[in-house]
Amino acid sequence: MQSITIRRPDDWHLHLRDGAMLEGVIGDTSRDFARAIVMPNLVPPVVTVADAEAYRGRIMAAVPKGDKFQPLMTLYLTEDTNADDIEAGKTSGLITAVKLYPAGATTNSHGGVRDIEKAMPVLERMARIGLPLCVHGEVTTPGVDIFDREAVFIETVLDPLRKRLPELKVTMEHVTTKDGIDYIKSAKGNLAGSITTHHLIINRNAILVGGIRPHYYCLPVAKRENHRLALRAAATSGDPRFFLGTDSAPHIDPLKECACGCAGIYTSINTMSCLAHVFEQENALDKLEAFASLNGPAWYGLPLNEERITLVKRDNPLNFPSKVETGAGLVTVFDPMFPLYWDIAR
Ligand SMILES: NC(=O)N[C@@H](CC(=O)O)C(=O)O
Ligand SMILES: [Zn+2]
Ligand SMILES: [Zn+2]
Repeated sequence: MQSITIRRPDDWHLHLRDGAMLEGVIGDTSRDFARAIVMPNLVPPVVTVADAEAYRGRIMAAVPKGDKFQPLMTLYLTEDTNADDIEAGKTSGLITAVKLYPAGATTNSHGGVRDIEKAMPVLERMARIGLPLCVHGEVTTPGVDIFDREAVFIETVLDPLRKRLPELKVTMEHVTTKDGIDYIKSAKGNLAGSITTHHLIINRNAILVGGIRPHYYCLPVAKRENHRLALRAAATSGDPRFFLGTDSAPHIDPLKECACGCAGIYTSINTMSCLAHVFEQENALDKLEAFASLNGPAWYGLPLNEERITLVKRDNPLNFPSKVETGAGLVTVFDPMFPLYWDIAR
């Protein structure tokens, strides 16, 4: 029987939502992950340290009894964010990162940043105090093709920003292109990237071939096959600049299966099984721990988890539910389109 024991993993990019949805999904993360960077794109967004403190309380209250889970809180950067407030959040240990959503780029991002100039004083403060900036790296310019949004963001927003503020620590979240991977590799320090489970598995055909498949639609949208291969090579390389951020983003089925469906794929429940499968396919099971459990804490300057988990390859495929029930409604689970055999021994 094949098995592998690794330090307990963390998820460096996660959407937990709020209320009944939070209560319905939190257990799928806290079962398998010790910590997660929790995205602030609620309605209304988490913009102040007080908001983050209250949200953290609601998350902790929803964690199933017996699970040990630590949410790492983020703030949603706006053009009005107060530099003293975020500094206080970092000093108290509550805030792990600040999140930049270009306005209109993704779910609940209309309150994001339109003019990066307006955010410069806060970004300068972050560079000074060593608070990382997490970015949804896509431009929203109407003339730019949606498949090119990430590459154009790197060229027109991220690279100029990093040249202006070389001390600012930036996480390029959910990297989806070879351009993103190459940019991170070529950068001299202060830049790392998270990679999702689903972008290692699907290319854009999953969304469009044989009919339109809303449960494979997320942002940044999956790209061509050569990009998926670049992501797989980076994730399985052991390079410390790449780590797991599932971007598990639950939306109830009626909001996915409609004329204008929401972006987001729900992977919390089967991520570790999917990843073990991918890493085995790439002959890189020995690099899974680096990707899921070592590189992220090293980048964020946090201790490694001491607990271990063991993944076991079963003889028969696992039975993950195709949907999870939440008090908010049904949420479809990511279907990797291959059977999953790797199971977390409990
Ligand atoms: N990834 C997604 O497709 N959706 C995320 C937002 C995001 O991470 O961009 C969501 O909040 O639903
Ligand atoms: Zn995003
Ligand atoms: Zn996200």
